[in-house]
Amino acid sequence: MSTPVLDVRGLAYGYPDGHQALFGVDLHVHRGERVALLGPNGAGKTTLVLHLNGILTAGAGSVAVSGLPVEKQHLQEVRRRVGIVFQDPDDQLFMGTVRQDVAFGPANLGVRGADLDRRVMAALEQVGMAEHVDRPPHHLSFGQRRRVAVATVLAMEPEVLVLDEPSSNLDPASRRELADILRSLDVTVLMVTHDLPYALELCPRSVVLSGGTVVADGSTYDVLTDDALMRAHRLELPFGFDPRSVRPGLGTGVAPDRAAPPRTDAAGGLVASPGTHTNPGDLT
Ligand SMILES: Nc1ncnc2c1ncn2[C@@H]1O[C@H](COP(=O)(O)OP(=O)(O)OP(=O)(O)O)[C@@H](O)[C@H]1O
Repeated sequence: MSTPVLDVRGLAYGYPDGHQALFGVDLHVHRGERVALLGPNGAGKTTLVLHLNGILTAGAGSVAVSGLPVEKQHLQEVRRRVGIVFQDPDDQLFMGTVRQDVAFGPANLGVRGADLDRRVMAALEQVGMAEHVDRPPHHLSFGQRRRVAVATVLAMEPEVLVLDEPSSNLDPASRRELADILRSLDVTVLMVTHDLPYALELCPRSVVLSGGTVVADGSTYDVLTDDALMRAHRLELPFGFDPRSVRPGLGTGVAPDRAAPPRTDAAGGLVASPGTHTNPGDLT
């Protein structure tokens, strides 16, 4: 099998105050996958994400991006390969215009002139924000700022796009439009979310982190319909939302009635299931 874009092995991490947040996490994401990272508050999702581009460094275990170890001497290239879109777009937008914000990352990598302009406009077009290129980010709506934050990362031409709660604080139309944008991108996606319908809509595969360990890794449909798993790890679907009533096969890669039963670990959690390395969201 090809080298995973994200290859996390045995990752353990304790914060300086002694709090152990991750206990031997394994996560392998292949090119073109869209994977949701689910789990209750305090599960360790953010801690894991912060290891993917070296903001935190592994206490034990290893993290590699397309074969490149996430280590101090490789951080510039790792950060080009892994683009993180944080939950609050204002953490990523700090320049006078949208153009300057989107150009900031590639310019730091030495991209100049027409190539830089091309990257900026291509990234803004991907998120439907090209017409706002000369506006100050603080004049944009929250949903528009989130799209520009995605563009700042796309302009780096990353191999993997990591999104922290991409649907939070968006109105239903903006939420749907962002889903359409994310689905249209030709990039590997890891999405941290508490929005389980969004995970089902966008990500064929879900990994559940709980108490600093991976407790399930399988098709999103299988995860969300495993009532015992959901209860055990405080995952709740919105009132009235039934994944079984969603278009068959969406988020699974295979129609549910054709899917083999998911594999489970000793504690009964899903560990793998078929159809996890495809993007059946593209079926829509
Ligand atoms: N800077 C820190 N110092 C000490 N402990 C921390 C720090 N940041 C997070 N933690 C602890 O590490 C654990 C994992 O936190 P983390 O933020 O990774 O969880 P999460 O899954 O992202 O949660 P949420 O869904 O609430 O965002 C929690 O118990 C948290 O209290």
